[in-house]
Amino acid sequence: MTAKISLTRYLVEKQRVDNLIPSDLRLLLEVVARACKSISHAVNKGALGGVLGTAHSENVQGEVQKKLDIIANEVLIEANEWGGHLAAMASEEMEGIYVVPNRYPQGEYLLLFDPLDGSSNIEVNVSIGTIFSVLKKPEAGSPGVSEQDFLQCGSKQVAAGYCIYGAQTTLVLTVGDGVAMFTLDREQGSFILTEEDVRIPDDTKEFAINMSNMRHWAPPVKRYIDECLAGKEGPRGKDFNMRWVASMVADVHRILTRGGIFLYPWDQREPDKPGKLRLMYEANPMGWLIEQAGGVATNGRERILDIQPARLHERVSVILGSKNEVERVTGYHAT
Ligand SMILES: O=P(O)(O)OC[C@H]1O[C@](O)(COP(=O)(O)O)[C@@H](O)[C@@H]1O
Ligand SMILES: [Mg+2]
Ligand SMILES: [Mg+2]
Repeated sequence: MTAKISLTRYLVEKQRVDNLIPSDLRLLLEVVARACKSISHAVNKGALGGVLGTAHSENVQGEVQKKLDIIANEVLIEANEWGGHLAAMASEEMEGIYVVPNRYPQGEYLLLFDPLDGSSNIEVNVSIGTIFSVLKKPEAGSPGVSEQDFLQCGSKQVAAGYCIYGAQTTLVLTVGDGVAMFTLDREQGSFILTEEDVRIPDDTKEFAINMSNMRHWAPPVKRYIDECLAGKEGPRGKDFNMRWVASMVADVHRILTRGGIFLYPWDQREPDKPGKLRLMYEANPMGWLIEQAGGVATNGRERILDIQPARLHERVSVILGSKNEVERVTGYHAT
């Protein structure tokens, strides 16, 4: 039974008792959590708050923005820009980096986020979320900050997590010593630790992939899914179940809760595009959480966290979840 302690106390213990995080990282994470709480309230209001529907604009990736994409982005920026912990931020919804204005104190951290993941699920009242990743500015103490400073491998992350706005609002976090989950207690207005040392089973009978793209997949992915679909009578000798929420946060949350494998692979429709998901603010934070819970995350060829990004909005093929299944598909890519 996990002790019912608040996120604030959990982070203070990580700082003072375990000596794992410095105080400015602790404070930064508290601000991110506060912003997520505020996004959660906006999501909950739904049609009553006038937050549903399209914003009639496009982001840098040419995707139509929803009102909530923009609201969540603004909430995260406004909450974080004046705290003194950050040098700059980057977001799915902004083309370039957002440098903390010099009227505010400057910090040493870089915050990246997908402010609203699963945008296509907003109006249909299905779980959505916010994904975040924290890096350290490479040359601490040096003046200024550039986009180049953000281009670090996922293995350099100092904190990562997501907040899922579903039946419950749950914040899931790692600072490199396992994964913890905090459920928002709306009466108290605080996140309470409800799960510690989250572990993903090595084996699973549940896969998550958008099956409508099947005819476009590369042979290793097609082989893996064909074998799962063949069930008991096939080479795997067991029946598989399938889930696809179309919100990465929700699919990853299920995998952290009960195991499974998630794939958003490269496909041949746009051969030059490595995948759909974004490396720096979707795959890296989720990949680290999965690894911290005992799972594996690859792009089919290499560990996601080892990929050296060349661009802020770089895309990547993603295979993550239960160790033995991810290793199996990754192995199929090598043959
Ligand atoms: O609609 P598709 O192609 O199945 O894509 C679903 C995927 O797209 C995403 O929604 C992309 O995230 P955004 O909503 O932040 O653009 C992932 O969360 C999800 O896994
Ligand atoms: Mg997303
Ligand atoms: Mg998004």
